[in-house]
Amino acid sequence: MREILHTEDAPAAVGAYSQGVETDSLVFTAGQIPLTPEGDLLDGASIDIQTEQALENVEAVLADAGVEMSDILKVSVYLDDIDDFDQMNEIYETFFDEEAPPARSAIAVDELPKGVGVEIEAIATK
Ligand SMILES: C=C(N)C(=O)O
Repeated sequence: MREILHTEDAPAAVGAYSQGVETDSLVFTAGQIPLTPEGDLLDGASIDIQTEQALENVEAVLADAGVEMSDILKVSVYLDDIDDFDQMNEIYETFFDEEAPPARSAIAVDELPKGVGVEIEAIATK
């Protein structure tokens, strides 16, 4: 089984990809950027705001598959500037159980789509 996720509670794709895809046992979100469900790009906002919006988008896509942030196995965080790492973490940790957060990679990249500061994707179990 491979089903495409689509929700109005997360922003539409900005390219040729689905917001998320689910299988019988797993949910994959697309990389979520700080774009509101209404289509407002928060590229000029602080990394706190950008991280919060990206994670809210991840949460909304997961909800479309009936799963929650606590079901996430692995997160990948892409930062435009590694100096934003600590600030991103401060917001990031508020979305997860302090004792059992998911596995994660955090990587600085040269550039992100639409000039944003952070992109976040997740894999969750059902
Ligand atoms: C924003 C994305 N996830 C993309 O362009 O693939």
